[in-house]
Amino acid sequence: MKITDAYVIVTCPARNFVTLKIRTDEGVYGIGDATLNGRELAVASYLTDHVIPCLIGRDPHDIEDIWQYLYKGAYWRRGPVTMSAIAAVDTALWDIKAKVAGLPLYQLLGGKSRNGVMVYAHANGQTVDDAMNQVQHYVDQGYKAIRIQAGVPGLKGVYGVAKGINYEPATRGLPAESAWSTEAYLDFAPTLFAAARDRFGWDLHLLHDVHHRLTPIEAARLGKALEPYRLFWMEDPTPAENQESFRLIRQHTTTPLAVGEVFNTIWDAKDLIQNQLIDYIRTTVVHAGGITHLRRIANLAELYQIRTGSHGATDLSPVCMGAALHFDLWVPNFGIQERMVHEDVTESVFPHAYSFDQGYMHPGEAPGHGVDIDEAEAAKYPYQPAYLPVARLTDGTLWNW
Ligand SMILES: O=C(O)[C@@H](O)[C@@H](O)[C@H](O)[C@H](O)CO
Ligand SMILES: [Mg+2]
Repeated sequence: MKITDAYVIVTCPARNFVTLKIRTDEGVYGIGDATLNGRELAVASYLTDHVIPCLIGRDPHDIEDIWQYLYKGAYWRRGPVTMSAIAAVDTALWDIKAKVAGLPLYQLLGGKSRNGVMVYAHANGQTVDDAMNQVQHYVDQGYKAIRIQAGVPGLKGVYGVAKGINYEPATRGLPAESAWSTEAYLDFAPTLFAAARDRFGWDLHLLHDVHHRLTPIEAARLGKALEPYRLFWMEDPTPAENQESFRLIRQHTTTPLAVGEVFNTIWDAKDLIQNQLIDYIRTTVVHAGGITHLRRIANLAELYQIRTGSHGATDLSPVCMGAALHFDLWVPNFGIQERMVHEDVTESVFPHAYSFDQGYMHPGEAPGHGVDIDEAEAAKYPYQPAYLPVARLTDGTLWNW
């Protein structure tokens, strides 16, 4: 079997997505997500100009060799652009291999380890009441786990609070700027979860995303303050380039820690995992080198009783969600899967086999990862420049968003 051609499809239904399609001499094709929010065209170019020429003529079944070739052969290793490009190739090749075998991808990984994939929804609101009403909305849909984010009194436009129905952090044009006050946030956040436990009781898993905005000791303080509300996890409490900094959080609180959606290789998480400084690893298919590398990360995490909790925001395409659900159904140390519902227009571009029922998802039984791209639909939505926001402290200091 030979790769005959491959090309990148950039489309913007509701938001930008980058998709790689690899075609073979036996008529079977595979697709992979290559979307990197705010840097989409960098990955599209990396694929088109530097990767695709190296793929033509190769056997698509040689997934590991192609992965090693693209990782080591680049010389300049790691990084979100490189690893998203490699991820897209890897995902497309696993799609091809499973289609040729006539099996859903999870069967090739080792079969199912559970009946369904527990997912968590995003509830948010400008006020506590607005957020609680959204929690109720998702409880009514049968979710067992819900992330809660809310506006911080005195601040405008903080992370995680949607302007419309669905939260989309990237805005058209150049990056928006939002103000941040750690003091206001630390005083407010525990009240949000006190309200949630008061209204919804204790059977519901509650999650929260700090989104990199605290220093380690501030994160330790928040972790302690949230302990009475028994969170499923506190996510991205502090920027994780310095993995050692999590030791300072760990020694002060039993609130479970989740990190890794911005990680792109095992090296970003190795020390966190080996020192058990986290409880969930958030790496996902599209940004961490695809199924092949994500499996390595999960296998290392399993040795230290750390579970997966893959990123699944709507700026990851349905192709990533489909592949992730196959991974989630198989991976022995599964924790939870993030699920934000894509807009209907996005779903029209990416028909898929996966489904949701009462808080759980299933990838479906279609051969491959079960997601396709309707290229005619995709062509209706040309790329629209959009960027993630930046945050500044109230004195103007550029801060972590
Ligand atoms: O946990 C999450 O879903 C967030 O961290 C994301 O919304 C993140 O801000 C976006 O994926 C960035 O593009
Ligand atoms: Mg996050």
